[in-house]
Amino acid sequence: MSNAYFQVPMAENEPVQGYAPGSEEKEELQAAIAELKSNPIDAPMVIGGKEVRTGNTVSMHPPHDHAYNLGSFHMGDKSHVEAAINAALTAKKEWANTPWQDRAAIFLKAAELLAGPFRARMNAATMLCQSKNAFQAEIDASCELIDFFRYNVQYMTEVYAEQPESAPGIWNRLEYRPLEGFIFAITPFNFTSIAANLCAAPAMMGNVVVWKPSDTQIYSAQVIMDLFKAAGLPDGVINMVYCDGPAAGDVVFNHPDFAGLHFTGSTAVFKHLWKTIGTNIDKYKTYPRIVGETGGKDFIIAHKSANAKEVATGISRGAFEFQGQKCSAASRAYLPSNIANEIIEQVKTDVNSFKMGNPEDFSNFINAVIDERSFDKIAGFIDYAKSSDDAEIIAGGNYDKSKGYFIEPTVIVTKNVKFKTMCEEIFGPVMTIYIYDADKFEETLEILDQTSEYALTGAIFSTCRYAIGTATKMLENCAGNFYINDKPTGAVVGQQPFGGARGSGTNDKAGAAMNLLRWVSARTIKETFVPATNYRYPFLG
Ligand SMILES: NC(=O)c1ccc[n+]([C@@H]2O[C@H](COP(=O)([O-])OP(=O)(O)OC[C@H]3O[C@@H](n4cnc5c(N)ncnc54)[C@H](O)[C@@H]3O)[C@@H](O)[C@H]2O)c1
Ligand SMILES: N[C@@H](CCC=O)C(=O)O
Repeated sequence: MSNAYFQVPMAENEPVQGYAPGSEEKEELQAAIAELKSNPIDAPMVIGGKEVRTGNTVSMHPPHDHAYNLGSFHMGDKSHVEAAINAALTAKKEWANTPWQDRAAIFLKAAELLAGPFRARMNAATMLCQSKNAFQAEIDASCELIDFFRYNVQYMTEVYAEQPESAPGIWNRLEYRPLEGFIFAITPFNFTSIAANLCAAPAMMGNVVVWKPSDTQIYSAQVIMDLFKAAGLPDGVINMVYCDGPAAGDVVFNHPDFAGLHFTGSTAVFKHLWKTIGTNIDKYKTYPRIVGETGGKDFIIAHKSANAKEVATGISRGAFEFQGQKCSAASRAYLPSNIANEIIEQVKTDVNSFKMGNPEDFSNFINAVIDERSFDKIAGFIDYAKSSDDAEIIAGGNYDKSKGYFIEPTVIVTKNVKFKTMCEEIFGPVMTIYIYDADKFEETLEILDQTSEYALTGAIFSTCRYAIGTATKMLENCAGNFYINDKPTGAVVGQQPFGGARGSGTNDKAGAAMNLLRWVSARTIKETFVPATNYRYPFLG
């Protein structure tokens, strides 16, 4: 036990490495890819620190080369979810009583390991598993995750420092204990950092976790578990199971010790889980915390005063980086008639210059989408546009899954402001543009506000301060992350806390103190130094 107030190192964003030709980091990354490819893995679940293999194996393949075998994972069932809950509850007593500075040290160590010896392997696994190019892997699997660890440690101390006032003669205190029970983390395929953070944030606050990653992210999830172990996270604090989602849910959501859900994924799945928890509410010891970040239909609107080149670049990067598989990816744009053609011509030039292919070739800007299900769904949207009189495809529009799940970045121009692809989340490299009468800016903002169930990210491009002010006010419910003269993607931990409202989630802002607050239960303690010895009020005499 230490009698001191510790100050944690001031968090700073991890610098993004460039991977330029001939750079040391590029050579390390290529060596890590080669090393991973020469050693197909046999991925176990991790329950109570033990590797669990069932023999029921599922093979894993890079999305850009589905004939290539990366290894396989061992599929579990309900019994493994039960075992993971038991392991978590067993680990809980000691972990919940571990001093905060020891918990902080583990996650700060994880950050340093990832910035150093784990970096190339984590990026390489993310490139092979999720078909990210080197830059996209670097900003996700390394930088964003390092930032999550470092900033959350700092935010944790800020949460604990928040204390009430005390009147003379008494001392009021707030203590922030972990939730009573275990946390269930359900994570998406698209960000390695999000998967790790959904487990790490509650664990940092003293909770124990059962983690179910997406099947298509298991290859990089293995490296996350190795990182936690190397950082010294005790066995049982985070338990990773591979199990069919509904089967896992059936065990977890019927368990009396279920204390919280930390979810990122689609809106439909989250709503289903919320309903299940609501139905089972009488079964739990405590009201479960429900935190979910979900889908988006993210927009760019340009005002007639905007700079066309800036808007075009916002579209090209905002819509197509990582094949549009970011919850924040721009997928609808409202362009004013006076500069629409100029913007569209620039976007077409950009898109036609994109190189698409295997991320191991560092000159490829576009890679594959995650799996066949996703490929077919995105192709369905493109086919719908092809067959519609309301829409014209002006760039891309082709797709091919013979070797990998490749979809050309596709730009649709529609005459129907409520066209299907202006309203529904596609989660792929498809951008739909609507050209509005440049003098109907406010009317268009109103339509934009009413077009989608989501409110995740959005951007206004304008050189007119009044137009920026109008859009910022009129669109205040449309986006949890709003950008002025920038693409609506690429939020950085510590700089743009991330999360959306409406159908996009509970807006608890990943990588912020307000998210950490969801994983603690506060107890107020009042201590009176000299207790009263007489019940009478003064006026009673
Ligand atoms: N708002 C954000 O911060 C954010 C970030 C990343 C991704 N997303 C969203 O995630 C989605 C893409 O990710 P995805 O395809 O992995 O999402 P998904 O909803 O298909 O899957 C997410 C997770 O839920 C699990 N799951 C599915 N059905 C389940 C059930 N009935 N019970 C329990 N678990 C179940 C999946 O196996 C996976 O682990 C998009 O909608 C995207 O917008 C949002
Ligand atoms: N930090 C990311 C979150 C993306 C979610 O899929 C971004 O803003 O691009």
